[in-house]
Amino acid sequence: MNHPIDLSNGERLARARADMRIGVPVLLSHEGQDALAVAAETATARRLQELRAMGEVALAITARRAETLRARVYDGDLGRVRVPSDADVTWVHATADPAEDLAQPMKGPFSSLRGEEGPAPLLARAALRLAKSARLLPAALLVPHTGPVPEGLVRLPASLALDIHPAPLAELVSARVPLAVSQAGRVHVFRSPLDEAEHVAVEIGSPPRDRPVLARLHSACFTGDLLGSLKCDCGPQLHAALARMAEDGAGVLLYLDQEGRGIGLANKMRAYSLQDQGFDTVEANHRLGFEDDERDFRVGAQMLRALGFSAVRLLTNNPRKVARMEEAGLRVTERVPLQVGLNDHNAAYLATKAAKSGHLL
Ligand SMILES: Nc1nc2c(ncn2[C@@H]2O[C@H](COP(=O)(O)OP(=O)(O)OP(=O)(O)O)[C@@H](O)[C@H]2O)c(=O)[nH]1
Ligand SMILES: [Zn+2]
Repeated sequence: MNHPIDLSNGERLARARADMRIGVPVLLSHEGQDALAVAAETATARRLQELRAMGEVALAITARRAETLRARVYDGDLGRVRVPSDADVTWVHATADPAEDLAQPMKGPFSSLRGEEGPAPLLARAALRLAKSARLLPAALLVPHTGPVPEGLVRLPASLALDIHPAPLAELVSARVPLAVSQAGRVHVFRSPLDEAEHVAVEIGSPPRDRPVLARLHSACFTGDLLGSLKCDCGPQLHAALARMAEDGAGVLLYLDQEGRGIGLANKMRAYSLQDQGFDTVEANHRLGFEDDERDFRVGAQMLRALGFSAVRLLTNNPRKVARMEEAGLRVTERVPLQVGLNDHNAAYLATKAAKSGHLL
């Protein structure tokens, strides 16, 4: 007998994200129409050939990317260009990735798909959202699909990809870790079964759970935190926050797996390469097809609550973090400024954050 295993919506979404990441097609569906979607970045020559055998392949990109490429846009924030029959996978990668514009300037002219009736634009938009949530460039190959679900592939309603919530987190393990700033350190690791991210809470001392805790939500910055990069202020902020908690005798620092404001290290480096061409931190994110800030701070609120806290004194210059905590039901009794690490290399970056992202100076 055949006993089917029924995947939940969350499991389907997690599968789809993982498949995108490794270049396996995802079958997206909406109102009876299906399309196979493959992230442009992880597409291979063989995969492109397989898709071509099924029909006309389109490359979905953001309208902003389309504008740079001088390709017509008929679907608002979304551009869909035909993949020419003689284009190889290098064309796909170079069309998707603005960081390669200088190296490969001639890719056009482009022929865009018109804003046809029906679900095609919505399927394309869902594919871009899925690619983003897999921390890939928002660009995807799509080909219409009819008939049964190809063996081994996951079929996902497009609406699920268009409305992604942070997966529920649980504490996995904690252990004592004496730190240079305080011997009373404890590291808690959080994970979700539906996500590859691992978030960490560093607890200093024994903060009482019934009082507002001195807390910091620190988004991972490999370059700043580990390498001492001068392009941002992350490293000095990380160390100053821990020192401040040690001084106060108690606190909790959440080290969130949200590299590059949620776009991942590879995309952050793509943004840096655009910054080397003269774009600021916000413009660079936009040109890649991302919002200025792709982080979901509900992750931090979940962790604080799981640790037993309901009120915080938040170490930050970012008013959005305060607002997001309050929206998530945590009381922010005080915003504690954290201004450290200004240097010649990051002065413009910090000024842009103040001007465009509302950071307080
Ligand atoms: N995409 C992108 N991410 C960056 C850039 N520079 C730093 N980051 C990331 O930004 C995050 C840190 O966020 P910040 O905006 O510096 O500070 P904040 O956390 O919003 O606010 P504070 O609490 O005041 O520090 C980390 O994940 C860094 O990796 C950049 O130029 N582009
Ligand atoms: Zn940084």
